[in-house]
Amino acid sequence: MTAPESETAPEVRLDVDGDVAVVTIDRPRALNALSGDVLEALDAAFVQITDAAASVRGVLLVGEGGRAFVAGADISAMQGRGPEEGERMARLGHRVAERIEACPAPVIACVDGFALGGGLELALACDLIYATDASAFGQPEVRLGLIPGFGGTVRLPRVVGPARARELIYTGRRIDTEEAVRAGLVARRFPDRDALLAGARETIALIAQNSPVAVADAKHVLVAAAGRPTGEAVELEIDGFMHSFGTDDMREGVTAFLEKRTPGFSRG
Ligand SMILES: CCCCCCCCCCCCC[C@H](O)CC(=O)SCCNC(=O)CCNC(=O)[C@H](O)C(C)(C)COP(=O)(O)OP(=O)(O)OC[C@H]1O[C@@H](n2cnc3c(N)ncnc32)[C@H](O)[C@@H]1OP(=O)(O)O
Repeated sequence: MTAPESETAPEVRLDVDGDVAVVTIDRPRALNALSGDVLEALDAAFVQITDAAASVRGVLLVGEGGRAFVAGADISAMQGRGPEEGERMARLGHRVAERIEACPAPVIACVDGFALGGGLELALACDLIYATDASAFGQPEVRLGLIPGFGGTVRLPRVVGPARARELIYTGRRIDTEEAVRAGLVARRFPDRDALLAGARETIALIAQNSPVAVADAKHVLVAAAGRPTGEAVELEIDGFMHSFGTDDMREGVTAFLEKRTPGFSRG
């Protein structure tokens, strides 16, 4: 499967390889900056993956070129644009983030290089951020006279805490992978791109051993409950638990354990 092509070579590719979908942003000359076309193609790719949920157990989101995951929204497209266009593109970026969060399969942002501005915000919409040691993260929008516009003021505080999020957004400074791991932004670090992609595939292989229904239910609750008051979040978990408690996968999982055998779960 490939995402709809843009006028030139596809700047976003979608490839499905068994349990794994790989979404590649391929605009290396602009360090994979997010243009409107790239955002539209990302939206379409995640719609396709969600529609094919049964076969896909995990998604890798990668940036081509070896220098950047995504270096932000496309600054060259901002000149001469007014607030109305800014709002339209901001909402497009939020739509892409919501598609990623609505994808029943976990999404791993595989960062090799810069993840800045809208690039970090795209990674924050994913379930996990894995990174090479040669990566850098930041929200430098204030250096352009902007604020984060793809959810950075919402998701970054949840991940690194309000104080560190404020410091990063107000200063616009970059942090390296070591500091990003310490901050809780990066879940696992790798020496190079090959190790990063292999590690991400290993994670998906582990996830693929589990019930796809339960994994999707868990993701739905984790996304819906994020940032909610405890009482509301607890009710969302109870609803999700009740749903999982009534599934064929739950019956199979419990029975398999008691019969001391490996469960044969549904295909989602
Ligand atoms: C959605 C797009 C449509 C726009 C319509 C209206 C705007 C609405 C926006 C919606 C909301 C946006 C939300 C988001 O929060 C906002 C942002 O993301 S703002 C951008 C944040 N990112 C940055 O500020 C990083 C900018 N880049 C750099 O600082 C440096 O490039 C670098 C990453 C430190 C690397 O430096 P170098 O190694 O020196 O490399 P170069 O600078 O020479 O870059 C190589 C090449 O890539 C081009 N490029 C790099 N980043 C961007 C970018 N973000 N946009 C466009 N182009 C970029 C750079 O210009 C070079 O090109 P060349 O000069 O070789 O043609």
